[in-house]
Amino acid sequence: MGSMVPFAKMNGLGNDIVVIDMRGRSDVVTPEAAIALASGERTGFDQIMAIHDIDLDGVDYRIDILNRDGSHAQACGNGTRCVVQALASETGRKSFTFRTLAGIVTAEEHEDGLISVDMGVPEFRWDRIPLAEEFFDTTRIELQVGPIDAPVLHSPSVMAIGNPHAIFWVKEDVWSYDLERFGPLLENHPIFPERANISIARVKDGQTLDLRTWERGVGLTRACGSAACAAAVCAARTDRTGRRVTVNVPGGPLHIDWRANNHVMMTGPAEWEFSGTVDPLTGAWQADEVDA
Ligand SMILES: N[C@H](CCC[C@H](N)C(=O)O)C(=O)O
Repeated sequence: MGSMVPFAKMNGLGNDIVVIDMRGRSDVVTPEAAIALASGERTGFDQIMAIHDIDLDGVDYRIDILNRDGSHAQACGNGTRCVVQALASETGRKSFTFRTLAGIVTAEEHEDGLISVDMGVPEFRWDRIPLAEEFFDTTRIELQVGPIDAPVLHSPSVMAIGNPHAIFWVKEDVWSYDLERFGPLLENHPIFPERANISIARVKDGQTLDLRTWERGVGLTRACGSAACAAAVCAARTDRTGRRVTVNVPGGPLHIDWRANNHVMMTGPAEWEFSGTVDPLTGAWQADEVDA
């Protein structure tokens, strides 16, 4: 274990995040390391956010995002808030610009400790989400699970906000649907050539949604920031709500604002749990002494 780097176990509304500091190095966190860390009791995570140096004007860092299964994600809203909190406490700075696979992301910590992330602009075109078949109208596509004449979930709204998302609108309590059973089928459905994050959403009122998400490459999570953005945007796009909504995910509320300039702002908390060092090649790790 000659090559340890610092990490922090954090969470964003219960979305389990491991922030790994890869600055000053040219190697990467391997999928094998991710899978090993994911199976650990204290290091079990939904996403790894690996902070890398970048040589690009106006951009502070590149963030490499890995899911539990070692696959890469384009964006992670909750993880981005964790990265901002970690960097803000290190540097005293309040705002940061990152590059991810989804493009340039800016984020800012407020006086009250909450953090806003500009998640970019939504993508509704079928071939950009992507879907495997042409759908002109992505506000509701043909897709269902359950009995053919009485589907349990059907006609999701689909879009990408970096990541691909499908939002199934439901009438009953979001906890009354067996997302653990339907999630894997829908995540891997052939209509989604790059798989997709699968959510069920219930409109409470014109400013409030309840949401549960089965994340691509992860499974059920307590929060998914990009899914909250996708649900809010799709709700506004289909006149179910206004453009500023509170999205209640299992871990708590996220505030989403689909601004007039088409950018989606997500605001919520981040929480530090413990720190340690990890080998980015193998995932072997140890907690810092103070936590041991
Ligand atoms: N938890 C993340 C999203 C993870 C998406 C990832 N599961 C994928 O698209 O592969 C969030 O807060 O935005």
